[in-house]
Amino acid sequence: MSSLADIAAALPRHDTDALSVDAVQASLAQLVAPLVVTQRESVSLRDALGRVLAEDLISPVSVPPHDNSAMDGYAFDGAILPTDAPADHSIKLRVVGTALAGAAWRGALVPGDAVRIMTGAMMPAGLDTVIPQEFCQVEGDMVSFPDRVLRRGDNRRFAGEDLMKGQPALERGERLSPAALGMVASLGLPGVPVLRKLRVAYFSTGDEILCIGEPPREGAVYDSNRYTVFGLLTRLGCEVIDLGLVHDDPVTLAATLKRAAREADAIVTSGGVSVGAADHTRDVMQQIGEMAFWHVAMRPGRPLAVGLIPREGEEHPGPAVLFGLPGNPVAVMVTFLAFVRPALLRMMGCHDAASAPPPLLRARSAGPIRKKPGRTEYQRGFVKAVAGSLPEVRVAGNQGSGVLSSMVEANGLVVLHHDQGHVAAGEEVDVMLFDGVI
Ligand SMILES: Nc1nc2c(c(=O)[nH]1)N[C@H]1C(S)=C(S)[C@@H](COP(=O)(O)OP(=O)(O)OC[C@H]3O[C@@H](n4cnc5c(N)ncnc54)[C@H](O)[C@@H]3O)O[C@H]1N2
Ligand code: MOO
Repeated sequence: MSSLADIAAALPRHDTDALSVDAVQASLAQLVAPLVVTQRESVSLRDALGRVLAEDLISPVSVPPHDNSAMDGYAFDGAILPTDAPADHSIKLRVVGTALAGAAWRGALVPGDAVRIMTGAMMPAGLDTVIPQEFCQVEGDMVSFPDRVLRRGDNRRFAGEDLMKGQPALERGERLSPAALGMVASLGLPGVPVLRKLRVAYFSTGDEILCIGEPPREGAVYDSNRYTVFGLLTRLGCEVIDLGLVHDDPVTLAATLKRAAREADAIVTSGGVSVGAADHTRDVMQQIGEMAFWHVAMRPGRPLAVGLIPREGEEHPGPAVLFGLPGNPVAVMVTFLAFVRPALLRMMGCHDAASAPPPLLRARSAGPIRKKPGRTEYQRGFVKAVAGSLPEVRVAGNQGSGVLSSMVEANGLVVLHHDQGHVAAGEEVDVMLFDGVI
């Protein structure tokens, strides 16, 4: 006798009318264009985190500005070291001075001299090698060390080895990370030119949705999506415009979408994109704008609808992009990660590498996972490191697309690709880690 799962698996695939995730990602890259490349401002470094660089940054100086020591030790002329196999001899040099970081040491040197040197101190002229002090024996003004522990040029950092004066340090379209802020600071620059923030309006829809502060009501749930979307957009560095909650009424919905298109470059809504009697988002999108696509072969997130809403006013070069996300809270997050995030990064002016979907890691699945070929499935999971092996991922218990608790618990999504079938315990899978992404 067949199990219920077997009967369900034998049913005709209901996703034949849906686009694949890959197709949607490709068509979104066509649909959205960098909107704000000509609108720039200058911001101080502390305000530049997460902003998008408006032009290539050329190094006005070399970093480091001078050859310097990578270790505390003794600088000497490495020409005295054996060029082929070290003979395990002891090298003995006279210490004739001390080079501290922050000032040049300019004493006179003769062959056989060494200079005590600190990390970051300029290399004295004519010296090219540093022996770390832990290898040395010091007696009076003499230092000795075995010749086998280093080669000529060791522990010397070259001027410009990080950044060379006149060379591009950062590319236009770079989203400024903490490392990039440090790099700009290392050039002595107090600020950077960045593109203006992308403005994104968002609202929730649904008569059953309650705003925080309203008393509980039978059949109603509190609006969680607006807070998740706020968090996702804010992390991305967008200027967010909260348009609240819109009830299931096409007239109010149309008015709110028009207002959103006047005020923002992109619009993110949740709910009302499925086939229910009160699902108006797609109809209204088609009335006042155009729908690019609806239905993606994915789970969760299948009813995602994307379209364009015309914008009034001369300052607006094109229509606003409307991302009509499904109402289920996890479907909101998954569709945001898979499609909205890369599209918004592109609109923000990020270069291709910075607007690509998050990279996938390989991990070993701790248990079996059921998966239907013909759609991409995203399962919440917890990835942990395993010594000497691939990381392991364990999928979270309740994968319902309304269940946020397992999303909170998860540190990544297992991505089960379009053509993939069931996964056996121990099999390798792709995982998208949340760290730094959401
Ligand atoms: N007959 C079918 N029914 C459904 C289908 C289908 O293909 N055929 N698709 C299902 C899938 S998949 C999803 S996802 C949902 C999406 O529907 P909607 O986008 O129309 O969303 P709603 O019906 O408005 O809400 C769905 C669900 O999410 C809750 N919700 C909505 N907004 C919020 C919010 N702001 N905060 C918290 N929770 C929210 C809502 O109460 C519903 O429970 O449709 C399936 N149905
Ligand atoms: O796939 Mo729907 O997107 O949440 O269940």
